[in-house]
Amino acid sequence: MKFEGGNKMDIVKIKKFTDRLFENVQPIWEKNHNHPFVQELGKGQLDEEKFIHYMKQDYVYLIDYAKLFAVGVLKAQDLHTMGKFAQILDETLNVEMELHRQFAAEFGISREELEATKPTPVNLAYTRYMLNVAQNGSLAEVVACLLPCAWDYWEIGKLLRKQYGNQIETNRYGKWIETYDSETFGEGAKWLIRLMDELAEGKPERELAILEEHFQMTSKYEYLFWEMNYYKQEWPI
Ligand SMILES: Cc1ncc(C[n+]2csc(CCO)c2C)c(N)n1
Repeated sequence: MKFEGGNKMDIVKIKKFTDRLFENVQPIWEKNHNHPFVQELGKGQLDEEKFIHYMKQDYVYLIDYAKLFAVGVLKAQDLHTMGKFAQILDETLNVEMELHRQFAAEFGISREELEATKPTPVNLAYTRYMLNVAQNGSLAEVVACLLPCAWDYWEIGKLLRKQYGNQIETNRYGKWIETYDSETFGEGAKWLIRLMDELAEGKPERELAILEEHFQMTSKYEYLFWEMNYYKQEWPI
């Protein structure tokens, strides 16, 4: 941890590692928050075909992403951390993916069709990047990879609620905002943030820089994911 502030009488403000991550990632997250996919979803104006593309791609993304929490269980050094990872794994499979199954049913897409979705190049690159770190990296590296997904979605949920909360009842994607803005997801994100700070404590700058590289990289993949769905990108061949 780094201490900031001047003389003895000042209240010492402790700068956490995640404060640094948050500050440095702003240019990328701002682009995510202003992405037409996110903004149109917030207003309920997003084209249905684009939303369906997203639901299908995100469903298979989450199958791989959930495995990272299982790797968290594997690499954790204490029972409490194991239990929290197991809880978030359960929430991903049974709360978050249930949202996708419900939306899919509304749009006439079966569970089988959702599961049979072939990941696009961006989707595959994103999940393979994280799964590679899961195989070869430390627990801190795994958390650095999966943190932007949980944290930025929570930021997006809060932002859309603030921007468009007054029209949530009539927004056909309102349930999406409610899910990511919910206590459940907020608590999960906050726990991962605290864990990241604990794991980063006492690490040399050389290792912190690697963690930040993963954090920035998966934040960029988040951007590519919005872009891929907005333009309904598929394999060109
Ligand atoms: C591309 C993509 N990135 C992030 C999320 C959001 N998300 C994934 S797991 C998790 C935490 C617990 O389930 C959250 C919030 C998503 N759905 N799709």
